[in-house]
Amino acid sequence: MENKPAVLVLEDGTTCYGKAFGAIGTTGGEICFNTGMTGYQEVFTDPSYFGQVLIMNNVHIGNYGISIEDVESDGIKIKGLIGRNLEELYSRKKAQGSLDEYLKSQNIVAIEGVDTRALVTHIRSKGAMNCIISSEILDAEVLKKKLSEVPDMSGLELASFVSTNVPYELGDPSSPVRIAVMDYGIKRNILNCMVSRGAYVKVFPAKTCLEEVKKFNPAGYFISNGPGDPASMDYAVDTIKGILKEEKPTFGICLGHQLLALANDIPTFKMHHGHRGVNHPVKNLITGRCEITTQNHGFGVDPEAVKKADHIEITHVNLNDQSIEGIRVKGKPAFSVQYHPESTPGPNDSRYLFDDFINLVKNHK
Ligand SMILES: NC(=O)CC[C@H](N)C(=O)O
Repeated sequence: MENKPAVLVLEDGTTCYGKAFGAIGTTGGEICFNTGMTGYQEVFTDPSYFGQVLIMNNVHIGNYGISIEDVESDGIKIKGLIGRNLEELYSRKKAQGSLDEYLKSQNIVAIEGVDTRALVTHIRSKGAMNCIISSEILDAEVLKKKLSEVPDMSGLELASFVSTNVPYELGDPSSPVRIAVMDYGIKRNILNCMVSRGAYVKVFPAKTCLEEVKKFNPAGYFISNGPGDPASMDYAVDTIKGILKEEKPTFGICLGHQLLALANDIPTFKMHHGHRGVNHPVKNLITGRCEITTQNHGFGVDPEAVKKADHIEITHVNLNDQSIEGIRVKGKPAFSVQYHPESTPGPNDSRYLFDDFINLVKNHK
């Protein structure tokens, strides 16, 4: 069956024509790209991508189908998908369906047959911008008008849209390693990484007040990853300032890292085009070892402000661009990383951070 035509229009007017894939419709968001060769389902269901239209750099996407085990949340979180060859045919024993059916069932619009190498090169030189995809409106001029209604990622609060509505608990209730998780869009494997190390976790909606969280009697706090601009999340920064006063082990990942920085008066900034992939080299400055990491972020922690801050120690740096990848708050048991040690998808080099966190909670007096 020949797919219907589809159009992609970027904020700077760049227009690409391709074929419709997934749901028929129109969708817009910030365009970004992921360089990972595998793990597309984990990426599509990562709540940190909420509000973004994703280009998968790898040419073949969909070729191993979809499995219910490979999700990082309750469904697809990307706003739209752009690919070179999005495959309807798949082969993998445990697959339950095709990428096309999966996107259709969740009403996600995609376009394929696009020259993704040219598009990624364009974004790498021009920087992050919004885009719109449509398989129902093929007039680029009409789409340009609709594109102006897509909100700018800078200043956008999105975490409360993907956070849990009700608290829930996981793990063994008799465990003394009680972790309160602030859910700003958490990936499931982060929770698995804590529970499989013996933690009992309680996951709280993003806007839960600290007094409520403290009723759980946590031995440690976790600040999750999530979508949007961290600088728009005053409510979370206030909560984290309160958490830091508790002097209990605290660990933040990605958005959680940015929020920990903000709670320590270190500003964040919008990056030129972000880091998204599974092969970013990071140096651990404490051990001197290099880790190959999974990344997904479009904002970062201001390197100059961190370097000047007497109360913050830099623990990890990115070996590609020297950006700040990890910090520790001096005199407090609080640390965070910009990358994703739960690594779904990705290499497992950084899982030791969960061991460090759980040990910190166990040994904290
Ligand atoms: N993975 C994340 O937590 C992303 C954090 C933030 N939304 C960013 O894009 O930088």
